[in-house]
Amino acid sequence: MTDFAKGSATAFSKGHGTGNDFVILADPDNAAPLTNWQIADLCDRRSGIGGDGLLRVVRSAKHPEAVELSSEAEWFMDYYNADGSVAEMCGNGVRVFARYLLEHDLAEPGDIPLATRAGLRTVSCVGDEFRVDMGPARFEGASEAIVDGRRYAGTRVSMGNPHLVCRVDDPYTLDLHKVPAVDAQLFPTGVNVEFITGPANHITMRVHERGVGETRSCGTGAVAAAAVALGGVGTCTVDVPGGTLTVTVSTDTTTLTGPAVIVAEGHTNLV
Ligand SMILES: N[C@@H](CCC[C@H](N)C(=O)O)C(=O)O
Repeated sequence: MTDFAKGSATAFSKGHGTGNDFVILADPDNAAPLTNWQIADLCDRRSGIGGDGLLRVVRSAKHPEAVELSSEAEWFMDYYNADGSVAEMCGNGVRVFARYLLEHDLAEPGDIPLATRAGLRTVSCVGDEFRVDMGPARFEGASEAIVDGRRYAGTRVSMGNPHLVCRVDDPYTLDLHKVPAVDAQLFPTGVNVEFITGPANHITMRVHERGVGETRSCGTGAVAAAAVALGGVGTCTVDVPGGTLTVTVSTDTTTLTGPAVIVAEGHTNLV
């Protein structure tokens, strides 16, 4: 009889924050980096586990992109989009990452400093939710997105990763199956595009994520969108298809608060 060697399979977890979902693989010593193809296979919703992105849990001291932060943060969020491309930061992912660490006894409750490609981010529990200091939202000028031949004026915002926030009458009338057309010279590595409506303190948002497609939520996108809506300091509730996030903009930083859950643990033969 064939011996289906379960012992050789790789342990994974699956988690989400407001419906933005992630495959999580722990590789503390960075012993087995993944190829783009492996990541895309794992994130495939039919033939893989399925996810908008993949979080590798790596010790900062063991990853060349994080070693500089290793005295401040034990863990590095090695984040990839569903198509296998690298991204600098993920606001929903970083909360799910903290939850994973806590559930696996890899971090203590309290402030959890984490290394990301966008720099140090600190996550803490607030009741049932997680709050993360996201750093400042940097406004980078105007641009536009074209959806179905219609032009939407937008504001470019960097949250460590690139965003274009466009105000529209009703985000739910847009067809986001296709990638919104943008100025490729301004966004040489692509962009996450947010479509928002509503007053400054309470907006509705849909998002087309770089390297993924439309997702139910985007944490960095919610902060970029709230910063545009507020136009200064304040607090903004952001309703996304997958739930609700809260963003606070202060003079020197922003915070993002929202849920983060682990929904499954298992083994995969895809790596
Ligand atoms: N879903 C994320 C953002 C993930 C990265 C993004 N697709 C990019 O390529 O920049 C979030 O919650 O922030």
